[in-house]
Amino acid sequence: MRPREMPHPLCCIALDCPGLGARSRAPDDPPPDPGGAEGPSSTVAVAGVLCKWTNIGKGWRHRWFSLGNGVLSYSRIRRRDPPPVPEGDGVRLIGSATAMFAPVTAASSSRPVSGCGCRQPQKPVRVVHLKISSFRESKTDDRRFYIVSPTKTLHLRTYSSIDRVAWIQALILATKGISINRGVSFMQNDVLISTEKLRDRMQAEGLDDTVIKDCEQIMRLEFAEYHRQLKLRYEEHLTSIGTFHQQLEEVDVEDAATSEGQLQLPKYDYSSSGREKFNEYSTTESSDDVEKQELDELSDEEEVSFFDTNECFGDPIVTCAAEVTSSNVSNRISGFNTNHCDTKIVDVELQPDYPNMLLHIPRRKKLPEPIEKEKGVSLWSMIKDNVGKDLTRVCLPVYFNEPLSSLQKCFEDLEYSDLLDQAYEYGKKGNSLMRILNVAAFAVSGYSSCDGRPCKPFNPLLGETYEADYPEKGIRFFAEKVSHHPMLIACHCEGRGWKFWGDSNLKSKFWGQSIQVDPVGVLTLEFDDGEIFQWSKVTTTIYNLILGKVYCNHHGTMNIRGNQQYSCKLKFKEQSLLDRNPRQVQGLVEDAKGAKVATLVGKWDDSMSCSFGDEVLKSKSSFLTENSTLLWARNKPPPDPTRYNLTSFAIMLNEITSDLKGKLPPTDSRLRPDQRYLENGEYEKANSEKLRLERRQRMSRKLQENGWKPRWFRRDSEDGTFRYTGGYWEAREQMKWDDCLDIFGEMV
Ligand SMILES: CC(C)CCC[C@@H](C)[C@H]1CC[C@H]2[C@@H]3CC=C4C[C@@H](O)CC[C@]4(C)[C@H]3CC[C@]12C
Repeated sequence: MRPREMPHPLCCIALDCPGLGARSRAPDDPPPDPGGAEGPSSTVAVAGVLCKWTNIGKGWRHRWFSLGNGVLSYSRIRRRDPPPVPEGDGVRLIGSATAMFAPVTAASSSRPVSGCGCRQPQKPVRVVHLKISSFRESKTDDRRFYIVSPTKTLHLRTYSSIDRVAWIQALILATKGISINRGVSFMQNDVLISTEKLRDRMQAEGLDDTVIKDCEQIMRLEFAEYHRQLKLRYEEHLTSIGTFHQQLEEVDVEDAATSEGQLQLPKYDYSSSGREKFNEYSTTESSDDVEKQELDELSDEEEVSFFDTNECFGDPIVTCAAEVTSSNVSNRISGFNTNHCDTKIVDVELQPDYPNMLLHIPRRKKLPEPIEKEKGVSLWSMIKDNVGKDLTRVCLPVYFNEPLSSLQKCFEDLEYSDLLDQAYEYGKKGNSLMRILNVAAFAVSGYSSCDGRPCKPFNPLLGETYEADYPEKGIRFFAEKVSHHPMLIACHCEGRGWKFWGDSNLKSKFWGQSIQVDPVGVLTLEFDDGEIFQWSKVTTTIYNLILGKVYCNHHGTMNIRGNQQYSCKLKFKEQSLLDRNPRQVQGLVEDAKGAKVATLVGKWDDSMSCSFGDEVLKSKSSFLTENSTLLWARNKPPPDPTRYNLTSFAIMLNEITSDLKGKLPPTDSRLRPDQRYLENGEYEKANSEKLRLERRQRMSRKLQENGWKPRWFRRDSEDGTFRYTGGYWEAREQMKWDDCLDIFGEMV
């Protein structure tokens, strides 16, 4: 399927939905198990007739339901056609009424039918993916129950209360089957161990048969215990990362509690408590409320969208955004934590003597107190009605934003710019190895600010700019949104002895519950002595996007290519369920001949260390040794954490400091009204301004088509990247902004 360009409302991301319709595999889905962990025979296969509420006009109607492979499908019943029965060795038919319709001779309650082949399902067959559904019994009618999927609630009735129990059990089993079978085949109880070799050996020793049997039994018990432990770990892990089912419950509760106008900030559960259940099944108070409220709404004609979220976001896309830089100098060294007490700190005498270091601009340490009471809204409640539709048309309210634009977020990558200052100094003193190691640590450090940030940055308007002048860090950063379709941000930063620039285009794939972002574009770092390093960012996956606590992980290989002696390969580990050491980054520095000269190890949200010489050969590169050298450690979190979980550095970025007042161009992100309102906690105003600016933004494509050109960047004719054309800081000196459009003002 060819990617379609489309802006993504969740940020400036365009979505590339791979292979939808063909039910392509999500990245967090395990690969298909050829051995059949998900094959028909490994899942519960159940079928039968149930009454389904259609609408007031038609009331309850018989439908043929079949359950297999974690999917419940149903279709109308025509007596002349036999109903579809799931494929499998043993299909269990539930319900006395089933006998009237079933293709087999007698189908008494819960009677197994063996060897049923799968007939062509009748059309239309609707499908409910149980992994994203929950089940409830009616409290007032012992034959009724509900299947609540993200798109609809199915109201069902069995012929007897016993049948209801059978159906609910089957549904729960099917759901658990999915959770446990998916990709982790060792979780199945059919794992066998053979004691044959042990027995042969003991027999060869002439041991007594009872002793042999005892030994075999001991071995089996030990293995069972091992298996149990493994399963526990796996479940713990699932528990901690949260599952759809638990989250659905949370959302249901939230939905019930959130009536219009009573909005609250998105609630992300930061604790792992209460996540023990894999699927939810309840007889809550709300069940019958749901019933009353929804019975009237449901109509068979309407029920067109029983999709898994994976399938909902139709066409693939491409989008863009950019990334880069930032600063914050001092507590790098003081901020390392006790995990690293064995490690040495790189010598820090290398502080160059810059006059600007004495310049001190007072910067804020916290965000302003919100004017209005915090508001909140569950993302799910915003988009649930749009599942199955084009999510890109859904405009999210401001509650899901943090008060920073993507341009400002780019600057966050430069929080640890002092690593580049050190790299410069090392190189100047002839230590090229320490130079590349510091560059590598810098490339990783930029990711640390993503940790625990649940909100999306504002998508800048075409022509929006952001400047950051940090004389105390010796850096000046500037960024501009240079294209809207595709979304592109270009940036340029100058520091003590180095320049850093790049543009980036985010290619995204939406998988329903997660988004995978692949930044396309090259970042370049050039030292004043001519040494150049280039790299590209790795893939970022944002999980629990729709339900639960949003978090990201970065994975893939980053190649830092140098034009001189060394180059470095950094591997950002893929997240896996049983991983005890997530977020790990491992690296290797090679010289021009390919010899390994140093290794790096650490975590993108914490610190990076390196080892040299013998240590490189000794260590398996994933462990710190006593001779490791600490290169970078993340700064401490702010004393007053913000609602958006911003770092101390990020807190400063949207401030209009005294030296900036009246000097900024009308395009600067700090002047964007909705973002300012959000920062001040004026949510209603923020929302209406956001809507106004989004309307305005829709004209950008036209603007671009009509030959709009970025003001401060031009595409390099050689490599196609956007390069700063210069002149911004000079214009700022004179406050010469005549040719800058009033992009945040009213349209004329
Ligand atoms: C509102 C809810 C639903 C979604 C919140 C999504 C947030 C967490 C997402 C939206 C856009 C994302 C950013 C998009 C692009 C990049 C560039 C990449 O190189 C590092 C990660 C980074 C910086 C992402 C971090 C996570 C991010 C900020």
